[in-house]
Amino acid sequence: MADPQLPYLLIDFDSTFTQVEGLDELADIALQGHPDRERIVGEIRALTDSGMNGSISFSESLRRRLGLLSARREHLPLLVEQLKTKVSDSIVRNRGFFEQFRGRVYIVSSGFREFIEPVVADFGIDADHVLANTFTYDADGRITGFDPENVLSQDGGKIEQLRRLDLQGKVYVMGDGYTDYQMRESGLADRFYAFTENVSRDAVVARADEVVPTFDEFLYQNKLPMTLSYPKNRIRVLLLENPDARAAELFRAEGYQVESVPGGLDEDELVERIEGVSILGIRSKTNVTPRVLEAANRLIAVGAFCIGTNQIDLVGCMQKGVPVFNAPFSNTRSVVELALGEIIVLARRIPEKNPKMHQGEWDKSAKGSFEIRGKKLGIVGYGNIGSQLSVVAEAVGMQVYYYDVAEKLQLGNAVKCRTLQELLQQVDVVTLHVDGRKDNTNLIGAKEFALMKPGALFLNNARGHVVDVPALAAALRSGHLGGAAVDVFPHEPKTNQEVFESELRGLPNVLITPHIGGSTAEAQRNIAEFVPERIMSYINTGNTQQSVNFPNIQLPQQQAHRLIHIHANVPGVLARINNVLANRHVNILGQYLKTNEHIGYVITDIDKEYEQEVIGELRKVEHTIKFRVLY
Ligand SMILES: NC(=O)C1=CN([C@@H]2O[C@H](COP(=O)(O)OP(=O)(O)OC[C@H]3O[C@@H](n4cnc5c(N)ncnc54)[C@H](O)[C@@H]3O)[C@@H](O)[C@H]2O)C=CC1
Ligand SMILES: O=C(O)CCC(=O)C(=O)O
Repeated sequence: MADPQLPYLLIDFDSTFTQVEGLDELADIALQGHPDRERIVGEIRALTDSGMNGSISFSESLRRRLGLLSARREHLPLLVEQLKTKVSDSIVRNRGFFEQFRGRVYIVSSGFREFIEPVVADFGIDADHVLANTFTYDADGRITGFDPENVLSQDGGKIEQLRRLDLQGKVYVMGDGYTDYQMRESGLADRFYAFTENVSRDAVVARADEVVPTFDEFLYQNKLPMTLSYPKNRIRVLLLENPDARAAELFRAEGYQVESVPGGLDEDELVERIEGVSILGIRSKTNVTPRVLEAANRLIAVGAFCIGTNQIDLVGCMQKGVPVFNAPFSNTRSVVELALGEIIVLARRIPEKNPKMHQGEWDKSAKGSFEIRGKKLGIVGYGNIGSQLSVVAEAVGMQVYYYDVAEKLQLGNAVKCRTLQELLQQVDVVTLHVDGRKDNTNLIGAKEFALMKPGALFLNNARGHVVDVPALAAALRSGHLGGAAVDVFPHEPKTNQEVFESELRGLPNVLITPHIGGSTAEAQRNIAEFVPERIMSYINTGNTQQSVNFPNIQLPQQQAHRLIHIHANVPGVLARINNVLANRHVNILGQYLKTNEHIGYVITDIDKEYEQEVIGELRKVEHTIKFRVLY
């Protein structure tokens, strides 16, 4: 039964119902093997476009295209098969809508009935709701043109067709072409929706009542039943600090709107930009502070396109129901390789020799240079990076010592130190691979440098605030340390245009790099795939696996409707959710709950049959932070 609330909906076929233009595709099939195929198909496409954006009359465009086509009756079944695979994604997704509202939907097209009818029949649309042209053929089955009696073959044909339909009630038109808009212009239709999923024409978009990038958006705006809980085109992604282009590509392919800012943003700038943003993507420079979170009115998830997440108020995100995802191992190897390279480079005093050579100074000497073979490497922080460096360093003959605040599996012949002091006192090279937690601020200062052996080398590829930089500069200037490599700094420029200031500039045997430990093609590509995949999986299924601040739930395939409920972790919330469901006789197919000290995350899969009121009642459950439904 048609819903009386639904206006009549007239949908264009070519480039709206399907992703492509039927006649262009037909030309492609008919001209297989023709030496001039590409040129002719190109000409046909150009004529289609001119007709669609209104720059030549529709009838002229049609006549000239058919003249170029050389198609035959037997090409049509092939065309139909092809078009069935090219129905617009959001139309396919909402097949149920067409089946439910078939009586209110008309396909009004200047294309041809011969290929439209079988394609839309799969969506429950009957032949008498298809209004389109028909071909004419010669005795050999060659397509010679179109039936000139059909109003749709004439200029203004869609308007006349709509008049003849004489529909009583509201009429909405959705299409990509000028002739679709003309039905609205004539006053016979109440609204025109420019459909831009496949093609966006400026002249058409400019005149539309609404621009809908997908059919989901049309359904959402009109409060009609839809397959997705929320149109993906409404999900706005803000990417800062230049993650690999693959990230934007993946988000766009999912249908999200993506905006990129090449550098980092400071707090004020981010507060201004965050409104309306659903997914925020950052790297190490952008701080997601309580003020930023307060301004974030639509935030669904944060992606850290890096390992460290100390720049993000993780608890604040959690309390707002926002999971944070990072890429915990995508750049691990890159940092390890950099650290190993730095140890060798410092041990050979290359930071001093290289600039001299560039100035024409030949300083051949072995003074202060040594092999790393047999030397003692002290790794502070034996996590993913530290432990992988341990393996690689042993492979080149170093003796590894490590210190970690947590109990860690000892790899190879590495020697565990019970205290930081014990490690610092005995090794030739100290390398930091701790995380950036606040407590690690100034973990290494004057006292720790003094404990290190004279001539020891020091590396910081972890976080800038972990080291007291003036104390490091003093230890280098005094000659107590033999050299240092530093990739991370307490104050880093937000963009490549800002000047880098540090006490370490100009010191001998000091290698300073602009936070590039993870900046390799491999790492950046891996990160740009890993983080969007995690975020999209969360949005599409509720899966929080590998989130750094949310209870991790890896979910089975969704069985029916899925209710996703994030609440403050206080007693009784699950019971209240289940009370609502029980009172409304909703059948639970599966339920998954995990909590941490701040929040509870409960996923409930329920039968498709339930009253809409259930959703309203669940939203009102006390202590709810966020609630959404996945269909
Ligand atoms: N320079 C760069 O471009 C990059 C820097 N990083 C930094 O490297 C850090 C480490 O990365 P992963 O190894 O993947 O992290 P991880 O979390 O696997 O390892 C960190 C280890 O440090 C230990 N730790 C923390 N505080 C400590 C302390 N005070 N003393 C001793 N051990 C301590 C932890 O228990 C943990 O085992 C990241 O958090 C990030 O800050 C990561 C990637 C690139
Ligand atoms: O590449 C970046 O911007 C940050 C790398 C980093 O420090 C990390 O992954 O934690």
